[in-house]
Amino acid sequence: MYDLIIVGGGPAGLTAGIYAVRFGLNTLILERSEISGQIALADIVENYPGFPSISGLELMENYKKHAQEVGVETKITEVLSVRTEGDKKIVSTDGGDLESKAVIIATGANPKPLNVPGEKEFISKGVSYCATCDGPFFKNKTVVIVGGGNSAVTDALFLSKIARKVYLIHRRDQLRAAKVLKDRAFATPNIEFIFNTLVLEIIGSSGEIRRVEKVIIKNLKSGEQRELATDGVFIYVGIHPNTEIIDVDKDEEGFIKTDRFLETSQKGIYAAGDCRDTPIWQLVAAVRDGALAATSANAYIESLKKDVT
Ligand SMILES: Cc1cc2nc3c(=O)[nH]c(=O)nc-3n(C[C@H](O)[C@H](O)[C@H](O)COP(=O)(O)OP(=O)(O)OC[C@H]3O[C@@H](n4cnc5c(N)ncnc54)[C@H](O)[C@@H]3O)c2cc1C
Repeated sequence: MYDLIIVGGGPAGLTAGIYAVRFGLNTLILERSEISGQIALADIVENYPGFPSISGLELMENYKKHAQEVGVETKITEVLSVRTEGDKKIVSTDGGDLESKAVIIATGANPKPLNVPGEKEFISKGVSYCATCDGPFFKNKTVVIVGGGNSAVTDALFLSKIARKVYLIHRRDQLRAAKVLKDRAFATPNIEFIFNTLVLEIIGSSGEIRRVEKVIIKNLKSGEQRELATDGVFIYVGIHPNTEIIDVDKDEEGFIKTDRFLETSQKGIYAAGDCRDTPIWQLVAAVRDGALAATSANAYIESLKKDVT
């Protein structure tokens, strides 16, 4: 039996693994695709302390190397469910069941795509799901934000301080965001609102250096279609946490609820990173969570020993 199984090999899971091994825990990380997490998709990261500018891939290679050097065991397999049986945790995978004393869920969350032509093609080449990550690349440029909720409006305000012009495109006739955010956005001169409108396609250059150049939009009331020139497209149509594998308390969107030690509603099961109800989906928050969840799991495993004596 493992002391600790960590589900997810992104920044939260790898940090938890490094801490757990240093606590002397027999630890296994299970990852369904590649040990790296979604930051590997980022062209450049500029907000991770100690690295003024580093590619997402290189940063993840560093994490991976560090985890390997301290002796974290990893396995590529999909976790199907996690449950408690007495003092044991049963982690069911596509290769069979595994047992551990504690589990950390670090499965991340994925932005919901717009599902329009050009979106996938131009990710990190003008298409982004995170203004705090990629906004500074659009200094004095024009950007489009798609969405009408709190995230869309918060990031429109953030981008309005960097970009020359921000278009906020929403399919409804009014924003869903909180009043205080809406009031601020309406009072910001370089934010222009385009309501009742869908983005149909994202179009960019086709040369060696590919960049977004424009979007095709459609007014749902008039049916009119037109092109809008832009350097970037920030998409905020929702975020989906990968939390179906566990039956614990979650918020209405499926993010796992935890206490301040990151324990879920099942004792000995912790959640870290983007999959929990965190207000910030960023690397620094994920690695902080990984460290805290491993520390809490270690204290829980220690308490099991005391219960036996
Ligand atoms: C394009 C892009 C650019 C970004 N740029 C920045 C930036 O500049 N700065 C910044 O701070 N943040 C940035 N972010 C956000 C950052 O990547 C995330 O906040 C961070 O990766 C969250 O880490 P995590 O470990 O919680 O989740 P993830 O990185 O999502 O890792 C979760 C892992 O769990 C695995 N997994 C999920 N379900 C299962 C399962 N059932 N079984 C096994 N494995 C499973 C997934 O495959 C994944 O590898 C960016 C994100 C993207 C997409």
